[in-house]
Amino acid sequence: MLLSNGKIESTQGCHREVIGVDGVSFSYQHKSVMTNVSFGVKERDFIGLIGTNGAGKTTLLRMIVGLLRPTEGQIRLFGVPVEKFKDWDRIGYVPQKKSLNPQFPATVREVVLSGLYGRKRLFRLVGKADHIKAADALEAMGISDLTEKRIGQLSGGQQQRVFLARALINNPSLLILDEPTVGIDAETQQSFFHMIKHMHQHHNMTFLMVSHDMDMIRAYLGQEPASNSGKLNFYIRHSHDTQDCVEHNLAHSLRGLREQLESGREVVGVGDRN
Ligand SMILES: Nc1ncnc2c1ncn2[C@@H]1O[C@H](COP(=O)(O)OP(=O)(O)OP(=O)(O)O)[C@@H](O)[C@H]1O
Repeated sequence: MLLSNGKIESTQGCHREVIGVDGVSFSYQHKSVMTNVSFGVKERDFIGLIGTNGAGKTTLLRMIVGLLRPTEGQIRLFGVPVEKFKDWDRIGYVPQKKSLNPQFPATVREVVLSGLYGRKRLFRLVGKADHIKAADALEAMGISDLTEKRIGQLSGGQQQRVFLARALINNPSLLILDEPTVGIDAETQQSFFHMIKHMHQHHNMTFLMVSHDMDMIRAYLGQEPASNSGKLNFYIRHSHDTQDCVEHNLAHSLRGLREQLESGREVVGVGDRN
Protein backbone atom coordinates (compact mmCIF):
# COMPACT_ATOMS: atom_id res chain seq x y z
CA MET A 1 0.00 0.00 0.00
CA LEU A 2 1.35 3.42 -0.98
CA LEU A 3 0.70 6.23 1.50
CA SER A 4 0.25 9.86 0.49
CA ASN A 5 3.69 10.66 1.94
CA GLY A 6 5.17 8.38 -0.70
CA LYS A 7 6.17 5.61 1.72
CA ILE A 8 5.21 2.04 1.04
CA GLU A 9 3.70 0.25 3.99
CA SER A 10 4.73 -3.36 4.28
CA THR A 11 1.90 -5.86 4.29
CA GLN A 12 4.29 -8.77 4.53
CA GLY A 13 3.70 -9.55 8.19
CA CYS A 14 4.32 -13.25 7.62
CA HIS A 15 7.44 -12.67 5.57
CA ARG A 16 9.82 -11.02 7.98
CA GLU A 17 13.31 -12.45 7.91
CA VAL A 18 14.02 -14.85 10.75
CA ILE A 19 17.39 -16.18 9.53
CA GLY A 20 19.61 -14.54 6.93
CA VAL A 21 22.76 -16.32 5.75
CA ASP A 22 24.83 -14.23 3.33
CA GLY A 23 27.93 -15.55 1.58
CA VAL A 24 29.03 -17.73 4.48
CA SER A 25 32.19 -19.80 4.28
CA PHE A 26 33.64 -21.93 7.04
CA SER A 27 36.85 -23.85 7.65
CA TYR A 28 37.97 -25.96 10.60
CA GLN A 29 41.65 -25.06 10.88
CA HIS A 30 42.56 -25.29 7.19
CA LYS A 31 39.82 -27.71 6.16
CA SER A 32 37.15 -25.91 4.16
CA VAL A 33 33.65 -27.19 4.94
CA MET A 34 31.52 -24.74 2.95
CA THR A 35 32.01 -21.80 0.62
CA ASN A 36 29.72 -18.86 -0.09
CA VAL A 37 26.49 -20.32 1.27
CA SER A 38 23.46 -18.02 1.21
CA PHE A 39 19.84 -18.64 2.12
CA GLY A 40 17.02 -17.01 3.99
CA VAL A 41 14.27 -18.18 6.29
CA LYS A 42 11.11 -16.13 6.65
CA GLU A 43 8.66 -16.10 9.49
CA ARG A 44 6.67 -19.37 9.65
CA ASP A 45 8.66 -21.07 6.89
CA PHE A 46 9.62 -24.71 7.36
CA ILE A 47 13.07 -25.45 5.93
CA GLY A 48 14.47 -28.95 5.59
CA LEU A 49 18.27 -28.97 5.28
CA ILE A 50 19.52 -32.06 3.49
CA GLY A 51 23.03 -33.14 2.55
CA THR A 52 25.39 -36.07 2.55
CA ASN A 53 27.39 -36.99 5.67
CA GLY A 54 30.04 -34.35 6.27
CA ALA A 55 28.34 -31.77 4.00
CA GLY A 56 28.41 -29.23 6.81
CA LYS A 57 24.79 -29.25 8.06
CA THR A 58 25.61 -29.34 11.77
CA THR A 59 28.37 -26.78 11.25
CA LEU A 60 25.87 -24.43 9.60
CA LEU A 61 23.35 -24.83 12.43
CA ARG A 62 26.09 -24.21 15.01
CA MET A 63 27.02 -20.98 13.22
CA ILE A 64 23.37 -19.92 13.16
CA VAL A 65 23.03 -20.37 16.92
CA GLY A 66 26.30 -18.51 17.50
CA LEU A 67 28.42 -21.46 18.66
CA LEU A 68 30.81 -21.12 15.69
CA ARG A 69 31.83 -18.02 13.74
CA PRO A 70 31.79 -17.99 9.95
CA THR A 71 35.22 -17.61 8.40
CA GLU A 72 33.57 -15.25 5.90
CA GLY A 73 30.10 -13.82 5.38
CA GLN A 74 27.31 -12.81 7.71
CA ILE A 75 24.46 -14.43 9.59
CA ARG A 76 21.47 -12.49 10.92
CA LEU A 77 18.84 -13.62 13.39
CA PHE A 78 15.60 -11.64 13.34
CA GLY A 79 17.48 -8.94 11.41
CA VAL A 80 20.35 -8.67 13.95
CA PRO A 81 23.92 -9.88 13.19
CA VAL A 82 24.35 -13.08 15.18
CA GLU A 83 27.37 -11.72 17.09
CA LYS A 84 25.14 -8.95 18.49
CA PHE A 85 22.01 -11.04 18.95
CA LYS A 86 20.84 -11.31 22.56
CA ASP A 87 17.28 -12.55 22.41
CA TRP A 88 18.16 -16.24 22.63
CA ASP A 89 14.87 -17.14 24.31
CA ARG A 90 13.26 -16.70 20.89
CA ILE A 91 15.22 -19.68 19.60
CA GLY A 92 14.90 -23.32 20.58
CA TYR A 93 17.81 -25.52 19.48
CA VAL A 94 17.88 -29.30 19.69
CA PRO A 95 21.42 -30.46 18.81
CA GLN A 96 22.22 -33.81 17.27
CA LYS A 97 21.45 -36.55 19.75
CA LYS A 98 24.25 -38.02 21.75
CA SER A 99 23.53 -41.21 23.66
CA LEU A 100 23.17 -40.52 27.36
CA ASN A 101 24.69 -42.52 30.15
CA PRO A 102 21.78 -44.40 31.83
CA GLN A 103 23.05 -43.08 35.18
CA PHE A 104 22.99 -39.44 34.01
CA PRO A 105 22.00 -37.73 37.24
CA ALA A 106 19.02 -35.61 36.15
CA THR A 107 15.29 -36.09 36.02
CA VAL A 108 13.17 -35.20 33.01
CA ARG A 109 11.81 -32.18 34.91
CA GLU A 110 15.36 -30.91 35.61
CA VAL A 111 16.43 -31.34 31.99
CA VAL A 112 13.39 -29.40 30.75
CA LEU A 113 13.87 -26.66 33.36
CA SER A 114 17.51 -26.31 32.31
CA GLY A 115 16.17 -24.84 29.04
CA LEU A 116 15.41 -21.69 31.06
CA TYR A 117 19.07 -21.15 31.83
CA GLY A 118 19.96 -18.98 28.87
CA ARG A 119 23.50 -18.12 27.88
CA LYS A 120 23.84 -15.17 30.20
CA ARG A 121 21.63 -16.53 32.98
CA LEU A 122 23.80 -19.21 34.45
CA PHE A 123 22.09 -18.97 37.79
CA ARG A 124 18.56 -18.01 38.64
CA LEU A 125 16.00 -19.30 41.04
CA VAL A 126 13.39 -21.58 39.56
CA GLY A 127 9.94 -20.38 40.57
CA LYS A 128 6.41 -21.73 40.44
CA ALA A 129 5.83 -20.13 37.02
CA ASP A 130 8.87 -22.02 35.67
CA HIS A 131 7.50 -25.33 36.94
CA ILE A 132 4.23 -24.56 35.18
CA LYS A 133 6.11 -23.82 31.94
CA ALA A 134 7.98 -27.14 32.25
CA ALA A 135 4.75 -29.03 32.92
CA ASP A 136 3.13 -27.37 29.87
CA ALA A 137 6.09 -28.24 27.61
CA LEU A 138 6.03 -31.86 28.81
CA GLU A 139 2.31 -32.07 28.28
CA ALA A 140 2.67 -30.67 24.75
CA MET A 141 5.12 -33.50 24.04
CA GLY A 142 2.76 -36.06 25.57
CA ILE A 143 5.24 -37.18 28.23
CA SER A 144 3.89 -35.70 31.48
CA ASP A 145 4.01 -39.21 32.97
CA LEU A 146 7.81 -39.25 32.64
CA THR A 147 8.40 -36.04 34.65
CA GLU A 148 10.19 -37.66 37.60
CA LYS A 149 12.07 -40.34 35.63
CA ARG A 150 15.82 -40.22 35.09
CA ILE A 151 16.52 -39.06 31.54
CA GLY A 152 19.22 -41.72 30.95
CA GLN A 153 16.73 -44.49 31.57
CA LEU A 154 14.31 -43.46 28.82
CA SER A 155 14.16 -44.78 25.26
CA GLY A 156 15.74 -42.76 22.43
CA GLY A 157 12.34 -41.49 21.26
CA GLN A 158 11.33 -40.46 24.77
CA GLN A 159 14.65 -38.67 25.32
CA GLN A 160 14.17 -36.78 22.07
CA ARG A 161 10.76 -35.59 23.22
CA VAL A 162 12.33 -34.41 26.48
CA PHE A 163 14.94 -32.38 24.56
CA LEU A 164 12.20 -30.93 22.38
CA ALA A 165 10.26 -29.96 25.53
CA ARG A 166 13.47 -28.33 26.82
CA ALA A 167 13.74 -26.31 23.60
CA LEU A 168 10.07 -25.33 23.85
CA ILE A 169 10.03 -24.13 27.46
CA ASN A 170 10.74 -20.51 26.48
CA ASN A 171 7.98 -20.62 23.89
CA PRO A 172 10.42 -19.86 21.03
CA SER A 173 9.30 -18.57 17.65
CA LEU A 174 12.15 -20.38 15.82
CA LEU A 175 12.97 -24.04 16.37
CA ILE A 176 16.22 -25.48 15.02
CA LEU A 177 16.45 -29.27 15.00
CA ASP A 178 19.51 -31.31 14.06
CA GLU A 179 18.45 -34.77 12.92
CA PRO A 180 15.76 -35.11 15.57
CA THR A 181 14.73 -38.66 14.73
CA VAL A 182 18.06 -40.42 14.39
CA GLY A 183 17.98 -43.83 16.04
CA ILE A 184 14.22 -43.73 16.62
CA ASP A 185 11.88 -46.46 15.36
CA ALA A 186 9.67 -45.74 12.34
CA GLU A 187 6.43 -45.47 14.31
CA THR A 188 7.88 -42.98 16.81
CA GLN A 189 9.42 -41.03 13.93
CA GLN A 190 6.01 -40.66 12.36
CA SER A 191 4.37 -39.41 15.53
CA PHE A 192 7.32 -37.03 16.07
CA PHE A 193 6.87 -35.50 12.60
CA HIS A 194 3.13 -35.33 13.15
CA MET A 195 3.84 -33.32 16.30
CA ILE A 196 6.21 -30.83 14.68
CA LYS A 197 3.92 -30.37 11.66
CA HIS A 198 1.15 -29.55 14.10
CA MET A 199 3.41 -26.99 15.82
CA HIS A 200 4.26 -25.48 12.44
CA GLN A 201 0.68 -25.21 11.30
CA HIS A 202 -1.03 -24.19 14.52
CA HIS A 203 1.56 -22.43 16.70
CA ASN A 204 3.06 -19.93 14.23
CA MET A 205 6.54 -21.36 14.60
CA THR A 206 9.39 -21.24 12.09
CA PHE A 207 11.43 -24.42 11.60
CA LEU A 208 14.90 -25.22 10.35
CA MET A 209 15.49 -28.95 10.48
CA VAL A 210 18.32 -31.18 9.36
CA SER A 211 17.02 -34.59 8.40
CA HIS A 212 17.95 -37.65 6.39
CA ASP A 213 14.31 -38.73 6.21
CA MET A 214 13.60 -37.95 2.55
CA ASP A 215 10.10 -39.45 2.68
CA MET A 216 9.04 -36.98 5.34
CA ILE A 217 10.86 -34.08 3.68
CA ARG A 218 9.30 -34.75 0.27
CA ALA A 219 5.84 -35.35 1.68
CA TYR A 220 5.80 -32.06 3.61
CA LEU A 221 8.25 -29.78 1.81
CA GLY A 222 8.01 -30.84 -1.85
CA GLN A 223 9.74 -33.19 -4.23
CA GLU A 224 12.71 -31.00 -5.15
CA PRO A 225 14.97 -28.65 -3.17
CA ALA A 226 13.98 -25.00 -3.54
CA SER A 227 17.67 -24.07 -3.58
CA ASN A 228 21.11 -25.55 -3.02
CA SER A 229 24.55 -24.40 -2.15
CA GLY A 230 27.43 -26.83 -2.68
CA LYS A 231 26.43 -30.08 -1.00
CA LEU A 232 23.61 -28.47 1.01
CA ASN A 233 20.03 -28.71 -0.26
CA PHE A 234 17.21 -26.59 1.12
CA TYR A 235 13.65 -27.89 0.90
CA ILE A 236 11.11 -25.24 1.81
CA ARG A 237 7.46 -24.96 2.71
CA HIS A 238 6.86 -21.23 2.62
CA SER A 239 4.70 -19.49 5.15
CA HIS A 240 2.70 -17.81 2.40
CA ASP A 241 1.33 -21.24 1.49
CA THR A 242 -0.63 -21.26 4.70
CA GLN A 243 -4.12 -19.87 5.03
CA ASP A 244 -3.39 -18.27 8.39
CA CYS A 245 -0.59 -16.25 6.76
CA VAL A 246 -2.94 -14.97 4.06
CA GLU A 247 -5.36 -13.97 6.81
CA HIS A 248 -2.54 -12.45 8.87
CA ASN A 249 -1.46 -10.24 5.95
CA LEU A 250 -5.03 -9.21 5.20
CA ALA A 251 -5.65 -8.30 8.84
CA HIS A 252 -2.36 -6.36 8.87
CA SER A 253 -3.37 -4.36 5.76
CA LEU A 254 -6.82 -3.61 7.16
CA ARG A 255 -5.33 -2.46 10.46
CA GLY A 256 -2.97 -0.11 8.58
CA LEU A 257 -5.82 1.22 6.46
CA ARG A 258 -8.00 1.82 9.52
CA GLU A 259 -5.18 3.65 11.33
CA GLN A 260 -4.61 5.86 8.29
CA LEU A 261 -8.30 6.65 7.93
CA GLU A 262 -8.62 7.44 11.63
CA SER A 263 -5.58 9.73 11.51
CA GLY A 264 -7.21 11.62 8.60
CA ARG A 265 -4.25 11.07 6.26
CA GLU A 266 -4.89 10.40 2.60
CA VAL A 267 -4.45 6.79 1.55
CA VAL A 268 -4.09 5.73 -2.06
CA GLY A 269 -3.77 2.28 -3.58
CA VAL A 270 -0.75 1.68 -5.83
CA GLY A 271 -3.09 1.32 -8.82
CA ASP A 272 -4.65 4.75 -8.14
CA ARG A 273 -1.48 6.70 -8.77
CA ASN A 274 -1.68 7.26 -12.51
N1 LIG B 1 35.39 -29.82 15.50
C1 LIG B 1 35.79 -30.18 14.27
N2 LIG B 1 37.09 -30.08 13.91
C2 LIG B 1 37.51 -30.41 12.66
N3 LIG B 1 36.68 -30.88 11.71
C3 LIG B 1 35.36 -31.01 12.01
C4 LIG B 1 34.84 -30.67 13.30
N4 LIG B 1 33.51 -30.88 13.31
C5 LIG B 1 33.20 -31.35 12.08
N5 LIG B 1 34.30 -31.43 11.30
C6 LIG B 1 34.36 -31.85 9.90
O1 LIG B 1 33.63 -30.90 9.12
C7 LIG B 1 32.84 -31.55 8.12
C8 LIG B 1 31.37 -31.16 8.30
O2 LIG B 1 30.90 -31.72 9.51
P1 LIG B 1 29.37 -31.58 9.94
O3 LIG B 1 29.21 -32.31 11.23
O4 LIG B 1 28.98 -30.17 9.89
O5 LIG B 1 28.65 -32.35 8.75
P2 LIG B 1 27.15 -32.90 8.64
O6 LIG B 1 26.67 -32.53 7.29
O7 LIG B 1 26.34 -32.42 9.80
O8 LIG B 1 27.36 -34.46 8.72
P3 LIG B 1 26.43 -35.66 9.26
O9 LIG B 1 25.30 -35.83 8.28
O10 LIG B 1 27.36 -36.82 9.27
O11 LIG B 1 25.94 -35.29 10.64
C9 LIG B 1 33.12 -33.03 8.27
O12 LIG B 1 34.10 -33.40 7.33
C10 LIG B 1 33.64 -33.18 9.68
O13 LIG B 1 34.55 -34.25 9.77
